[in-house]
Order: sequence, then structure tokens, then C-alpha cells
Amino acid sequence: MAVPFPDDFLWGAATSAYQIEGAPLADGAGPSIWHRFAHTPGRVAGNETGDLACDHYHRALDDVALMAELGLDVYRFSLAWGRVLPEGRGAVNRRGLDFYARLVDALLEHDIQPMATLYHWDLPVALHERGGWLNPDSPHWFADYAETLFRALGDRVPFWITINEPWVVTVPGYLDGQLAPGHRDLFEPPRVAHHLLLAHAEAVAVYRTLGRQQIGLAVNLEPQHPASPSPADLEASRRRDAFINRWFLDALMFGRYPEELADIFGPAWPEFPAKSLEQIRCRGDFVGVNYYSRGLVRAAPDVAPLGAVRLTPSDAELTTMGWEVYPKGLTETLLWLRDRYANPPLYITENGAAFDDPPPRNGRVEDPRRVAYLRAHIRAAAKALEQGVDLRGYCVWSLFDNFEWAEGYSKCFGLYQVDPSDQTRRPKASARFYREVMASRGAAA
Ligand SMILES: N=[N+]=NCCCCNC(=O)[C@@H]1[C@H]2[C@H](O)[C@@H](O)[C@H](O)[C@@H](CO)[C@@H]12
Repeated sequence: MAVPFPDDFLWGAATSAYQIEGAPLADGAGPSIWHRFAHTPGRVAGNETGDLACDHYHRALDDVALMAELGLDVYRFSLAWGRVLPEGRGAVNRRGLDFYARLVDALLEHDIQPMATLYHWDLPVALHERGGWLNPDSPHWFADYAETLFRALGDRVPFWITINEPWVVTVPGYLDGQLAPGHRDLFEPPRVAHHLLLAHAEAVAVYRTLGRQQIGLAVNLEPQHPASPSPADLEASRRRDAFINRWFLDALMFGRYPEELADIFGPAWPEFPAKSLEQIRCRGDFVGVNYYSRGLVRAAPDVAPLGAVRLTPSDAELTTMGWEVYPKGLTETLLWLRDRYANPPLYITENGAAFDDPPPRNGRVEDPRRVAYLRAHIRAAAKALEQGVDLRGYCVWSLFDNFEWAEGYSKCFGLYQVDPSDQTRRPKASARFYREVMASRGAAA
């Protein structure tokens, strides 16, 4: 492929603490809401948990050597809040902090840039018991936690992400209850979202006094297309676009929520004080984009609160998550960000696909569909770059097959297969493909 990727473009891979580390209570760590959720029967497929996951907590240094062999420029990982602050605030757990210091130092020794996510869904139970993200103090708890990490690792970590996918924290977490903490309530999501945005803004403000590098928010974005040109479907796709794509970014970039949100939530949508919306207004240094698919939307008046449903096109290729393979949507999303928010610096902080991979043969795992998915989406990103999008990096989700939340270990996104019997990491064809892409600075895609 003609190479539009600049030499300093950062090629990487992403993971998160609860999904790969295992040992959730080791060395003084406090339990998270995901530890509690996974241990609640019926919440996770097969009642699987992150107790072992990829055992990364005990294998981190070997895993960093694997990342170096793969050829990563950047590695995106998350910090488990409860390892560092077992009660979520107050006393620091030195052994937890030391784990992350060792990980960061190992990455730097291998010339891999650390990209640290402060919050990837694993709120300490101790804070959840004080109301969690519903508590108006939660932004201050988060800013204090962030400050602890900025002071401990800020000199060595060049990229910080405050919160991973506040939409997923809010909607599956508090509206439909699919993810921890599993609440199903119409009145909680608007407040949770507001506190998450205040938490992000407060952490960025603290970072501005302590750090000199880059900090941003990672959002899941999904272009919405009406299933038909009917006014009802057009309106439904506009509502879903506001709900998924503009809710958090408009608040950050413009200091206001999309007006559709008040229609969607009706009486459950509070009057937010103008002062707090002004506090939320905070562009950060970059936007992290998590892209997987698009939404094909049909009006469904009886489906509350959106009045819309997402269709699965009958003729589309689907991943095992049921998501349509739609690389054009990545180009569309990147151009939309350029045009709506005045061309902010962007990193694709997650892009990948779950497919049922075969067992290894002669130590190799063939995953041609994932190779095709990654190639198509890297090319889609290139198309946006060629149109002036300020795209600076791309991270595959995920480095390893790992704990896919409520799906357990049944959904595999990894470049490496992890043998559950002995934790052996085996590269898939997609790892070999991605190594070539990185070595050729994008040309091999
Ligand atoms: N309706 N609707 N839209 C649903 C949009 C949510 C899409 N799921 C994500 O973005 C999560 C992200 C997460 O960071 C990671 O921890 C997960 O392992 C991956 C894979 O699932 C993705």
C-alpha cells in the first residue's frame, strides 16, 4: 500500500487490567466491581471470572519481551485502581504501585512507549459502596487517584488516558445492566455520565500542574446509518448518534450536551448547573478512538428510551460479537471528528475483531479473518490520514485473547492465543501480519 503513515506514527496494541492480569487481590489489592460482578452467578457467561485471565500479573516482564519481539512502538494498558488504592482513596499500596512501575520501566527498556489508562471499568468496591460514580464526590476520588499515579509515573509515561469509554461505563453499567455494576435505571446514567466527565476534567486539570506529556479520553464511536430513508429511521439514527457519539465529546469540546439527550431521557434528564458544564469543557491533548463497527438503525417507538434498534444486516460479515465488519465506518468516524471538533489529534486506541480461531497446528494459529479485518481497517485509517485527519497512532484490540467482560473467555480478540492450561502465548497469523505492518511502517497493510 502507498504509505501515508509518517515514520513517527505509533503502532501498538491494547489490553486492560481486569481482562489480562489475573490475581485481582494479590499483594494487598482491593476488590473491584468487576471482581464482585464476575463472582456473582449468572452475570458472566459460564460464570467465568478474571481470577486468572492471562496471568499477566505474574508474567508481565516476559510479556513485555513478547511485545518487543512483535515490534510495538506503544503499548496501551490500564492501571487497576484497587491495586494502587485498595480502598479507592487514602493509603497507597506500594506493592501494587511497584507492579506498574516495573511494567513501565520494562516497556521503556524495550523502547516501547507506555500509554496508561487510569480507569478501564474496575472501580474499587470500597468506592462503589459509597455510591460509586453516582456520588458527587467521585470526580474528586478519581482526581486524587490520578494525582497519585501522575506523581509516581508521570515522568516515565508519555501518554495518559483518563477513562476508557465513559459511554460503556454509563449505559451497560447503569442503564441496561449488562456490565458492572449491573444497574438498570433511567435516572442514574445521566448523573453517572456527568460525574465521569467531571472526573476526566479534574484529572486533566491536575495533570496540567504536574505533567508535561499527553492526556486524553478514549471513547467508543460508531457511525449510525438509517436502515431506510424514512423520516422515522433518519430521526432514530440521529438520536442514536447523539446517544453514542456526541454525548461525551460535545460536553468536552463544546461544554454542552446534545439536545437529543433530554428527549431520550425525558424526566430522568436533570438540569445540570452551567458552572459544572463549564468545568467539563476540556479538549485534552488528544481523543482516543475505539472503533469496532457501525450501527444500522431502524425506528422502534416501543423500545425505550431510544425508540431505535440496531439491526444486523443479513448480507454482512459479522464477528462473533455479532458486530458488522464495516471498515468504511472508521474512515467516516475519523473524518467526522476532524470536521466536528476542529481536527483534534487522534489515536485509534482500540480496533480489532473477535473470531472463533482454530486450535494451534505446529504452534501456529491461523486467523485469516482477523488478518483481513486489520488490513481493511488500517487501510481505512490511511484514507482518513490522506484527507488531513491528525491521526498519530493505531492500537490493535487486543494483544492477547482475554476476559471479554460478560462474554467471559468465549470471545477472542487477540493477536496471540493464550492456552488456558499453561498460559502459553501463541502468535496467530494476525500477529505475524501486524509485525510486518509495523516493520514496514504501514506499507505491508
Ligand atoms: N450498542 N452499542 N454499542 C456498543 C459499543 C461498545 C463496544 N464495545 C467496546 O467498545 C469494548 C471495548 C473495551 O474497551 C474493551 O475492554 C473490550 O474488550 C472491547 C471488545 O468488546 C471493546
